[in-house]
Amino acid sequence: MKHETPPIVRHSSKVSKEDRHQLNGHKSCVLWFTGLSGSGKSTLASEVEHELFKRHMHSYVLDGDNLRLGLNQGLGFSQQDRSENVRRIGEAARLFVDAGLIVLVAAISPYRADRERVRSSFSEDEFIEIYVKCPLVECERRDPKGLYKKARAGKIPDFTGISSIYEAPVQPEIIIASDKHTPNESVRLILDYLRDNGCL
Ligand SMILES: Nc1ncnc2c1ncn2[C@@H]1O[C@H](COP(=O)(O)OS(=O)(=O)O)[C@@H](OP(=O)(O)O)[C@H]1O
Ligand SMILES: Nc1ncnc2c1ncn2[C@@H]1O[C@H](COP(=O)(O)OP(=O)(O)O)[C@@H](O)[C@H]1O
Repeated sequence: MKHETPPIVRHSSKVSKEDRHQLNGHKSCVLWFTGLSGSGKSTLASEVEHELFKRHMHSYVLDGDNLRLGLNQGLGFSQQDRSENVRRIGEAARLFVDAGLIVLVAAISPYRADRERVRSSFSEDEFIEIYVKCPLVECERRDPKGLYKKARAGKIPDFTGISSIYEAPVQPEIIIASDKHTPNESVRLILDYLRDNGCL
């Protein structure tokens, strides 16, 4: 017998996103950091979060590495798994934005189509793509977790930049050249963008 898809009806809340913005005193949005491993996504997301916290703003970092220990446990690094990983991170980010937070996502998210799919689930000014641009050679020199060394030795398959592709954003809202700016300068650039665009 063929089973029908169970009917799901969305419940509405008495508290709107706008109510939450008013309570918090700021809008919610997602800052989506994309870039190679070692480019500086986690470092910058964490520094920006700290600056927002000091300004009494409600924010939270969703880090690819950390989510793979829980929500995304069991997903690998094939194209299919990375797409599912990014889809779930996008869904989680959407919930947090709905809850009134400034969400900082730090995930390689190497495929343009996956990032665009996430973007399309937000309204236009809610999704801020930040391309943390850093040459592979510099990421490899930093190699903070020793992963490039292992990937070069053939111990990690499908490693981004080595044996798996990274598609750079075409029109990101912000580009951070992390080989040219110090982390402090990069944080300032991001905060300036948020201020100039009415998010702060
Ligand atoms: N094969 C391969 N390729 C790239 N990265 C790898 C791989 N295997 C493990 N790692 C570690 O996993 C982190 C990337 O996870 P993400 O969830 O951000 O990846 S993705 O968005 O699904 O592509 C990545 O974190 P970052 O270095 O912070 O980017 C690595 O620590
Ligand atoms: N200008 C810079 N901006 C960001 N990170 C930098 C910079 N210079 C050196 N680093 C170092 O590079 C490493 C980046 O690692 P991480 O933030 O984990 O990157 P990702 O999350 O993209 O893998 C950190 O050890 C950081 O201290």
